Amino acid sequence: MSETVTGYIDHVIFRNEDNGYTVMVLKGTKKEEELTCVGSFPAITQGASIEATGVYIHHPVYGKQFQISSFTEKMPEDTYGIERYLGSGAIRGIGAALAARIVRKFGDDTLRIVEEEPERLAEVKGISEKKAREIAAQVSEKAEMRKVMIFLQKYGISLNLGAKIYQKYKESVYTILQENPYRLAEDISGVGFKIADEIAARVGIHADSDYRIRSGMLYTLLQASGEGHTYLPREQLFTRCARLLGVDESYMEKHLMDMVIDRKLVLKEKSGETIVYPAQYYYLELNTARMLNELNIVCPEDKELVRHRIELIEKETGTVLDEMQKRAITEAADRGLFILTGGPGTGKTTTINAIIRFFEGEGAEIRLAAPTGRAAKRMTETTGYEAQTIHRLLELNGMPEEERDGHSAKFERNAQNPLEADVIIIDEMSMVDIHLMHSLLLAVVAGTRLILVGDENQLPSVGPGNVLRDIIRSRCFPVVELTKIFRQASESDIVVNAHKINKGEQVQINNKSRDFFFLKRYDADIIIRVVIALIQEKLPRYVDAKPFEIQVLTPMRKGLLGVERLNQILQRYLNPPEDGKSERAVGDRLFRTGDKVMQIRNNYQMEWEIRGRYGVVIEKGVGVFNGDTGILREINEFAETAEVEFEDGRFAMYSFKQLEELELAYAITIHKSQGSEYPAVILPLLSGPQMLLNRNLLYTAVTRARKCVTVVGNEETFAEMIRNEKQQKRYSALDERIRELSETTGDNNTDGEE
Ligand SMILES: Nc1ncnc2c1ncn2[C@@H]1O[C@H](COP(=O)(O)OP(=O)(O)OP(=O)(O)O)[C@@H](O)[C@H]1O
Repeated sequence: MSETVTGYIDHVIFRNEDNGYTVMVLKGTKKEEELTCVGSFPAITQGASIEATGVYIHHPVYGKQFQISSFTEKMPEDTYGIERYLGSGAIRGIGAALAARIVRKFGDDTLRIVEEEPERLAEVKGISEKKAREIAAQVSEKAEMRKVMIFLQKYGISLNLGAKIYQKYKESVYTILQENPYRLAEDISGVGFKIADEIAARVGIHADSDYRIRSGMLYTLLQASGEGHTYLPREQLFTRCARLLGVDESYMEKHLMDMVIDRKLVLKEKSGETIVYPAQYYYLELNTARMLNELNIVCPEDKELVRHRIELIEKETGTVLDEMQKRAITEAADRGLFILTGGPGTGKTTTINAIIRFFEGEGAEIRLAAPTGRAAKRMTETTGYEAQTIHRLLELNGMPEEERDGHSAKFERNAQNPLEADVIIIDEMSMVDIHLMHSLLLAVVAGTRLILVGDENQLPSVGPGNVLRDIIRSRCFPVVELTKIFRQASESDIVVNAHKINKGEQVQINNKSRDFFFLKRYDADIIIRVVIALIQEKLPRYVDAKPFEIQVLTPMRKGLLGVERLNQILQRYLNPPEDGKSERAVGDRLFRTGDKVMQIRNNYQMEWEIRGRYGVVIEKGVGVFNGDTGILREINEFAETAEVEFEDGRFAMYSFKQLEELELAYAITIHKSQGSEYPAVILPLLSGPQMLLNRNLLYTAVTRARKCVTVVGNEETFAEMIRNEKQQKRYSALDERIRELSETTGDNNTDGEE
């Protein structure tokens, strides 16, 4: 049963600044001398009087405690309270002694004096007039803030958010909330259209108000960017926005033009239809196009010399390079910007290695990078050359979100401080979204060669844009596409079948293969049983890997064979409860020590460290990214933290609140598997929404496996996926922006077809 207690905060025993989790001692409550309280609070002031609601709980070690669910701060009512409040350290320049002197002088009248006649504080010894004014200003700001918070609480705004809102607007918060609460959605991270709209409804703003429609349009576009689009066709924007707001589409047109004039939106034509960009994405695409154009210079090398050097490389490596591979090296040598593409087993890695050798021979400084930790690790292994994530290449700093403009992370490497390298090679380009591409290009100056490598048939990036495909489709830059499957690769059914799938050809299922198996099963629970047996018994031996290295991939999140259910069941079998393993529930998920987990959003501030022997920290940094996987090593109930060791050896500490950013990873969606490779992949396939059972997804899933693919399920579903060419349309127009610019600059670089 929930109870209310009042008292003042005597002292804080423990506080985690990340999540606000606090253990503190409350005094002056009616029933108790001292009451230990726990809970998560955005801000607390030692000495403050509070009225708290919560429940009494019994902690096995610490005994009786009061678990606070909410509290309000109250102005102190008696002289003790006032003295404690002033002397708590909450007001700069006043310590306990000075507080006592003030209260001795003014008694019960102290707070009134501070508020109404602050100059009189100077009557107290040790307070100058200036200091008196400062004290008054601080006290009144705190009182004002309290008033605002109480006001905001009426609209269901949490203390945490309330504090942010107050910091931003101060007293003008009342006017803003009453006139245009949608400003909050633009100005304050953590407030989205939905919250603003709720406030607006409570304040009584009309459904067809100008602000609401404009904010709704921006929100619709923002949501679209969450789905990967950089723009929406006008009609679609109107339909979606009308649905969101519950108003007629006819309201939109006028606002559209106003917002174009206000530079919030940009209109362009594409294939005869009007498309609408949020301004930010238009400029991201435009600037990306411009910077790509700037890099696209010709720096011809002596043809004979290049030919000679390629021969040398062939001799040294004992490989006879194919014509297209040689052409790739020549183009890479001759051009400031070069793109290499091709499916699995077509010799991309072999070509990258030859390109590296070529430039090494010139004494060039070469940097390699890929969009994810896993991809970078693989690049390091296949090239024997240190590769890093693009984020690390660009030297990500941990600047908090609020201080960053838009979505892009802040990097130490940028236009003012570009990368000092002669050649930069980026692998797995299909995963690079428009934000990251833009940041990368900012840090590359003309004269540095940029080589982009990837398979355009992979799923596009999780983030907005379709960068690699658009760059290739613009036909403005030199591209070499490798299509031949080499002998060794052609012995692998994974490679051969992947190419078949990509072309829409059916794959023979006869289990004569050594690396591509199909187990026909037609019941979800039987399929799961087979999957578990494969992970626990068969596959680890077959591919020489640990059970955790074997990855289950599925197209969907929901359903009998969706990620969520699979994870619950796989966790039970692969990491069952045991003495000594702690657990923590987060929403409807349960984490247990030893679980395989994955980070599901980019967190640019999350700190990590790499430890050497005896746990000595040898490297520190920030940033944990969508798709990073690891093992949950420890759950600390008292500190409310959980430690994860990522695959590349980084350790990161999550507060319990941040556990929302983690998911179990025994099974993951195919989308999340992009750019990763696993020794063995298991694909349970039974049925699901058409949209998710398509060729593109199957292709990505199959190409994730290094040694073995096992499909468990219905062969008809598998065949249907190969037939289903319909993939979700992605609205991006970087190709148009590139073409537009190269036309205006009269740059007639073609796509390398000489
Ligand atoms: N010119 C060549 N002559 C003979 N074999 C080659 C040649 N180029 C590549 N190969 C072989 O073909 C196989 C696939 O090549 P590579 O690993 O470079 O392709 P890839 O496109 O990077 O493949 P994936 O994307 O699957 O990693 C390798 O076994 C490689 O040794």
